[in-house]
Amino acid sequence: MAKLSVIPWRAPVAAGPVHATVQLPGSKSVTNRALVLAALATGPSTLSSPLLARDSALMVAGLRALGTHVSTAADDRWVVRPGRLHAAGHIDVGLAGTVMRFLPPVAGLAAGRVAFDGDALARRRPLGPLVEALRAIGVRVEGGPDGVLPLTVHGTGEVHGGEVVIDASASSQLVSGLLLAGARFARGITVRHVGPPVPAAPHLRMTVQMLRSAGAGVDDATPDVWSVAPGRLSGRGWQIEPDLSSALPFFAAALVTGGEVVLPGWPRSSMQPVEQVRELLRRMGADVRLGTGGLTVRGTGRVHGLDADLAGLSELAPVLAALAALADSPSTLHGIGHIRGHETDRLTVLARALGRLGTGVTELADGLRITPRPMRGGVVDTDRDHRMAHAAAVIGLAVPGVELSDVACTSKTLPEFPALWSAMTTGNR
Ligand SMILES: O=C(O)C1=C[C@@H](OP(=O)(O)O)[C@@H](O)[C@H](O)C1
Ligand SMILES: C=C(OP(=O)(O)O)C(=O)O
Repeated sequence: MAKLSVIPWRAPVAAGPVHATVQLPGSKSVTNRALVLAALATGPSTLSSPLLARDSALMVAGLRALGTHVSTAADDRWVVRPGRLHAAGHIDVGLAGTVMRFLPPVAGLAAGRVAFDGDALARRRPLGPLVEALRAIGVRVEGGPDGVLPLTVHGTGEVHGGEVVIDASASSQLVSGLLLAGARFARGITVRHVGPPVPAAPHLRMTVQMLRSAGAGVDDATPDVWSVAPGRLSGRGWQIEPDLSSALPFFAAALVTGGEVVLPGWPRSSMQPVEQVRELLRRMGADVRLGTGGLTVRGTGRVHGLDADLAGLSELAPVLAALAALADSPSTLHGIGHIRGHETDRLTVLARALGRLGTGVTELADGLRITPRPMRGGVVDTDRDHRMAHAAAVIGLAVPGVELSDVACTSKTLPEFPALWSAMTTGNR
């Protein structure tokens, strides 16, 4: 496992309203789905404007280990040539939920043995329902006794498939992983969820939409049941749209400072939950417009608190919590108990960090109640979580003396974060 560097960082304070156009890299979720679908297709595919970050690099390395040829020679256009799937050795999932949940089903389709492991923190992320589902459809999986990494998949080159019943309340990725590989299973796959609600519905819609774009027959008409028919997936060109979750801290900067941030290259029809994000930002006091120039967010410098169920938008919770701490009224963010199983226990780590900086915070079983109070500087322990780093940077715009224990963790999805953030705050764009 590669040793990851730690880089402490002092968050810049905004001297005035920020005015920035921010060119963001491709969506992690779209890039990693496109890579998996391309590897399982019958012909070559291209990815235009893919994400260049740790999570996508790990997905590329994992697919190569399974026999796929991926050329990343040109940063803005990757070429994927599917090969006969065969497994050899080890796949490092890092801390990437998409890699740890999307690749074990693909490994079942590869002849041979492959061991999966990742960062120490990845060993705490839920995987058990996926392991049980794979076993139920005939894949031999060793390990994962407590429902976590490490584990070994013994693929035979084919997977029987069929119907599985799982509790996917811990992560939507448990369902997405099975569906993405499902068209290649002899009987396809039907996933039936039983349990508390599955989070991140927009990510499940993205999975279904991208499978259909690759030619798969998908039935998602019944709530909590998804079926993918057995069949061939086509190679195709994937245009990767900018990452909405990486955009959020920049949009938050417009709100906090009363400035304007433009994200160019935003498609009219997006696979990410733009409408829901627009609505949340509007409730917090922003003006959000989608036009030919891109997605533009304007703020007044006043942020309003809100009561919001974030189950569908859970990866946005850290930055929204930071905004809530700077708001003019209290907030309750709920529906996000499962983010305790994200890169870190985000509810506990957020409560601890915001509390240390002076905010009134109550940790709920499924969220946070935040009562804004005057804040002071201090060190925020990011606990290796990229979105904790984003959240601390947002607070640092308004509160002098905020230091991040580590900013290198942003390389998971946005290695350019420190440079883009500094350029935004100094007006060097
Ligand atoms: O499928 C995906 O690309 C993702 C699904 C969500 O996971 P959970 O359902 O585990 O929250 C989201 O939080 C994650 O950042 C990306
Ligand atoms: C939860 C996240 O990531 P992952 O894809 O590793 O689950 C995230 O990016 O906020």
